Amino acid sequence: MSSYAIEISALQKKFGQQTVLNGVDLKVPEGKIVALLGPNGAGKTTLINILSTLVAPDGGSAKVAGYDVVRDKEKVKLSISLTGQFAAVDESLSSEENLRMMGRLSGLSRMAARARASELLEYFNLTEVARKRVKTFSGGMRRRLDLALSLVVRRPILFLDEPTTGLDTRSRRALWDIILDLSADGVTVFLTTQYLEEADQLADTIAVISDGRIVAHGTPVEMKSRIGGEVVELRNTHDDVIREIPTGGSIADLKEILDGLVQTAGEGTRISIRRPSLDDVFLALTATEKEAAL
Ligand SMILES: Nc1ncnc2c1ncn2[C@@H]1O[C@H](COP(=O)(O)OP(=O)(O)OP(=O)(O)O)[C@@H](O)[C@H]1O
Repeated sequence: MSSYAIEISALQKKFGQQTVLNGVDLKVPEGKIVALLGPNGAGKTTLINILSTLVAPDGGSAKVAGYDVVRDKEKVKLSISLTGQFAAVDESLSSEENLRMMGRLSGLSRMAARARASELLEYFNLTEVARKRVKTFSGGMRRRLDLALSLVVRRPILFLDEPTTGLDTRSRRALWDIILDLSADGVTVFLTTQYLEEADQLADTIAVISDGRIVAHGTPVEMKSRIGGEVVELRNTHDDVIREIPTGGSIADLKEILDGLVQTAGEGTRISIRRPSLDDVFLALTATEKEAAL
């Protein structure tokens, strides 16, 4: 038995003429949280759909919980939870009823289903509206219920596609805590996110997808150190950042930048020097694609 929960090798996917995945390689150890980052349309959802057997790849291979996503589809499905995809919400029922029903359908006893439902309602701050029909829910409440439904039964691997998009700060933090608890219990979490801060806080490793490939994979600290040096930040008189210049970090590098700025920087421009952030790494790694699009 391999110690990787997810093993992706040379994975390919085309939609018509468009190559979306062009040789994706990635390994995720059991019990770890990996965050997949990439520009819009980079293929994040397509990759999750392939790993969860909803979409067939055109080439390469992917194993989830040791099972091949093409040959052992059913075994893969029994090893994973997926947000909002397998969970069909009945709008005419309350969130509590939906959660209990999901528990019963997944093989929990009546009592266990009830206990799990109230635990999840509490987790996602839905207890007060537990008896209201889902039809009347706001977008954020609906999203929290979708997430709760995907967690009724604990499976070894959890896929979350942009789980915190549209959540308020409190719900986002609550979900982070849940994800960290699950990971501490040995659940492997594969999530996509648009929020670099989320990846930084939560993920053991971050994978960046660009031009159909994984262009970098490492811990948040490793990713930040890839960019090396420091960033020179220029602010105008309103304290808005007007330019960020990556440097190698040496005195000679800084002198060269400052010499250039003496000529060009506007009146009142202030400078500071900071460590690179995940944003800088992301922008540097995906720059070619962005520039090509301009
Ligand atoms: N079923 C499909 N048929 C045709 N094209 C598709 C299909 N699914 C996805 N695509 C295309 O594949 C590309 C990647 O889409 P995908 O949704 O995987 O990207 P993403 O990284 O999740 O993007 P976002 O961050 O915007 O959600 C897009 O150009 C999309 O239009």
